[in-house]
Amino acid sequence: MVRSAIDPIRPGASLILAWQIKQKHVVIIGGGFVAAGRLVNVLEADAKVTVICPDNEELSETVRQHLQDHPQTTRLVPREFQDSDLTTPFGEHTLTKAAPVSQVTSSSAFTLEGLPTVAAAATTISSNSSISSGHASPALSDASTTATLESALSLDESLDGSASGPAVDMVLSAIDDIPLSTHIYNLSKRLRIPVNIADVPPQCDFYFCSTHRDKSLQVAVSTSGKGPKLANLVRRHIADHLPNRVGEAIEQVGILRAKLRKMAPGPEVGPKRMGWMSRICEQWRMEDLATLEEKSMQIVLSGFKDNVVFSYEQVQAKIAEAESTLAETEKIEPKVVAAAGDLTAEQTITQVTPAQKCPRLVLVGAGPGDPELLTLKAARLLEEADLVVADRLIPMEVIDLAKGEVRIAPKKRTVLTVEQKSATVDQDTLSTAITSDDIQDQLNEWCLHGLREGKTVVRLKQGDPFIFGRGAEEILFFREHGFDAEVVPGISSAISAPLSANVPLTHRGSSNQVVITTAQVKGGRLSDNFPVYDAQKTVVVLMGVGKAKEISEMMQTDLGWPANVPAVIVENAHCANERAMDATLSTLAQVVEEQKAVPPSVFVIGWAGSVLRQG
Ligand SMILES: C[C@@]1(CC(=O)O)c2cc3[nH]c(cc4nc(cc5[nH]c(cc(n2)[C@H]1CCC(=O)O)[C@@](C)(CC(=O)O)[C@@H]5CCC(=O)O)C(CC(=O)O)=C4CCC(=O)O)c(CCC(=O)O)c3CC(=O)O
Ligand SMILES: NC(=O)C1=CN([C@@H]2O[C@H](COP(=O)(O)OP(=O)(O)OC[C@H]3O[C@@H](n4cnc5c(N)ncnc54)[C@H](O)[C@@H]3O)[C@@H](O)[C@H]2O)C=CC1
Repeated sequence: MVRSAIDPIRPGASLILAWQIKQKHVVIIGGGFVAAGRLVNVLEADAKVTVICPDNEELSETVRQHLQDHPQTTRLVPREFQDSDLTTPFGEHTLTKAAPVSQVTSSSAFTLEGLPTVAAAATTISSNSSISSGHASPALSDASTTATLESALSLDESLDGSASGPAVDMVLSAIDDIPLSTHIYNLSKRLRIPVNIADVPPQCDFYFCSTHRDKSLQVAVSTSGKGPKLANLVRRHIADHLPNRVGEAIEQVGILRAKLRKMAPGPEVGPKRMGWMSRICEQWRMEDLATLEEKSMQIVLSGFKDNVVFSYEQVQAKIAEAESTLAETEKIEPKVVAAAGDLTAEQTITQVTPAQKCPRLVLVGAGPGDPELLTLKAARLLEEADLVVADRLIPMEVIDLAKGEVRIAPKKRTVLTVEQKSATVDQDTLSTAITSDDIQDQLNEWCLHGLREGKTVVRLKQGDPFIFGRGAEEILFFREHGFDAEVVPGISSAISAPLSANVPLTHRGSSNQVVITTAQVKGGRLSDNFPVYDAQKTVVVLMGVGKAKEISEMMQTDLGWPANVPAVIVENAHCANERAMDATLSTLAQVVEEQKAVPPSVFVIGWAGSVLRQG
């Protein structure tokens, strides 16, 4: 016989289920630390709970508090356990004073409170029952136990088939009395009520798990009784490694599923419904699912008809589109001064994009300039983009990867129309001074324009968007205009230029700290936050060429840096025309001048400069 390759059965596990105890009646016996934990567990699962426990100093404050806070769903029966507690429905204990312990003997009948629905059975029980107190437990006789169980069972049978169901759905014993625990266990078994006796695994129909909860997410860890503390540790470990906002994501997915089922209820669409739902869960990040709300859900659901799963970005873009259509009054002015390639400004603007296209904006780090140092994602996005808006200093080899329209930042203080293939513009006719803020405005405007046409726009930035790249500023700007941006990292020249010049930014014994700073702050002034001298510090200075003299003087005079500390100038790092020039802090300005160093250049100042470059 041919056996199919199925997973072998590995016996010895527990069956882990998610018990729906909502509105069901749980009886907890005991009121100490363990009972408090059980009470929280079952209350969170929306059960109705009767706690049987003398109201004395052994009743924990936690239990007391929860009982007080949940008057509708909890009852305290302030006395020791009696057998009838397992046959009394929720809320039907008449809280008569329990018989004094001394009177409760194996032969005395106990007061059976409640049970109006099973009055006949109750009568039988009250005449036959004998065991009521944990303190009587050492005296438990076989005969009395049997009598009790029989009566209980007859009661149980009388309940069987009744519309109201069993009086008690779960028994949790958390008392420090082993014989009584055993009795409670046996009684529960005869009544066919699932039971857990704390600390006595053989007397548990089920064990409690170590659980982590985040809204509707519950992670349960079981070791099947082998290592409860280890279960606790594993649970913490798992909780520490869960995705961000997973609980919220589950809540929102729950709402989305309900809407979907309402929209497409039939069983015949079941497979499509499930497949579509699964794809959303797989394709969206948890934190994006967590942001789903009415508007975005409607957009997501609109894809179901054609079995389309919109991406988070597409949904954001559609919302933005809808909002900008609403705010149509402020008509977009096609104020494009420079167009890329052979396109004229007019051609660029009138390009029609299909109405259903979703705008997408990605800030892409172009790295130091070598196309081989782009991330694969950056290269792919350059190819896919409808519009690439690039910084001016990005080399053509990188720009050339773009298949769509390209717009390049205008040059500072010259003219707006700097475009790589037609750089021979009459400078005199267009001699308006342009600041870096003007340039930024222009770049932003180009991007917005593309987005409003539904394009995939790549904002290509030198280095890394978030290291002196003004990337976050741009994201905030676009957010204000209703577009969320994705960011793709690039290799910052702060990291790559020293490497290319053979200066290890950290090196045991020479450098254990790196300070990356720009030489200039707003307005072109010299930055005043260079670090004081520390022999283990390497300072990477961006945009320093025009400030070499000031940097050198300030670091020596004000910050105590020695004159002879190496200062390496790396120009056009990672490009074909890269130059690395050696100086010391005192000769920095002189070398910059003699060698005619030009931007983009990076200075690397510190003893790390002498590790690999000497000799
Ligand atoms: C069989 C089970 C029956 C049940 O109670 O359901 C049971 C039995 C016993 N526990 C004992 C001891 C400890 N129990 C804990 C803690 C927890 N115990 C829980 C469940 C279970 N405990 C069930 C099995 C679950 C499983 O294995 O997966 C947790 C998960 C859930 C909960 O109780 O809510 C909760 C962690 C909650 C959290 O994550 O925080 C700690 C640690 C601590 O308190 O920090 C210790 C001391 C250290 C240690 O022993 O590991 C002993 C005495 C052993 C002895 O005398 O030596 C017995 C009896 C025996 O083993 O015979
Ligand atoms: N499974 C587990 O994780 C753990 C289990 N345990 C065990 O759980 C049991 C309870 O532990 P704690 O809550 O710390 O105990 P505790 O001693 O603090 O509390 C016992 C509680 O039971 C009540 N009680 C005693 N006899 C009673 C009766 N006949 N009827 C009603 N209530 C009665 C007491 O008034 C008290 O409130 C113990 O047997 C303990 O060994 C303890 C720690 C961990």
